[in-house]
Amino acid sequence: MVEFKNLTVTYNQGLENQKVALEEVNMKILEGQFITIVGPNGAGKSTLLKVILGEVKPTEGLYMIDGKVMNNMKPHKLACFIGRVYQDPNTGIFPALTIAENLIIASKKGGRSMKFSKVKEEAISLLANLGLGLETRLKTKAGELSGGQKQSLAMVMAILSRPRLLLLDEHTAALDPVSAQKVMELTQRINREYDVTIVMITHNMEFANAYGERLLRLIDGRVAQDGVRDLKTKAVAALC
Ligand SMILES: Nc1ncnc2c1ncn2[C@@H]1O[C@H](COP(=O)(O)OP(=O)(O)OP(=O)(O)O)[C@@H](O)[C@H]1O
Repeated sequence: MVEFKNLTVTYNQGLENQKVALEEVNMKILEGQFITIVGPNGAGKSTLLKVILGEVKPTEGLYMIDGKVMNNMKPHKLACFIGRVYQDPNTGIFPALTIAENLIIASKKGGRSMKFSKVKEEAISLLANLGLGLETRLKTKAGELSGGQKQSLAMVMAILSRPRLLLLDEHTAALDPVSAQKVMELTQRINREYDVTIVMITHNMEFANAYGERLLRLIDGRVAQDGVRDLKTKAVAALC
């Protein structure tokens, strides 16, 4: 689906404060994969997600989707097939609106124009199936939910528009350990049961070792490890 060929991103190119954030990254994100990205601060993890979102343009190399070059594609054109959830539980939701209103807004993303009754039906069945207990609280203001519930709602909102790709940038980092664990279980279910391809950045090595079928380690903008996981032994076998 997504492919990078010799992708290099240099911020402030030609200036004194020039910084190479990604250097000759080659990888393919396959349909349905759950990829975990790890690496120290400044390794280039968020930059990689920003390239996928079209927010940062490659300086060299290619960013492709389904074989088509996306190097200069505008973010709003890419947004229709990408969902995202970030670290702060308040950025993925509209806290002043009810859960129902949040879901309606989310369902319109990607140009979908569903009727209110249809949105409600689909969202309720999605929420009920995920077992979060939010389906009975549709009139509750999203801002009144706990951090873990807000992130869970943000994830449901992100998949309601049926994105092909879900980008998660440290989406459990602001949560307590119990909520973080629940959100990780939800993440796995979304990948497996709703067949959404997931790219997740985490600094939590426990989660990095337990979740995702592929582990990508970035160091200084380069791919230091790219391996597929044996789901039984959790061992990661090198792809490159
Ligand atoms: N807009 C920018 N302008 C200049 N340099 C930037 C910009 N954004 C990121 N950088 C630099 O690029 C490098 C990679 O940053 P990036 O945010 O991608 O790393 P990261 O792996 O996500 O780090 P962290 O784990 O701390 O979030 C860092 O050295 C950072 O300072």
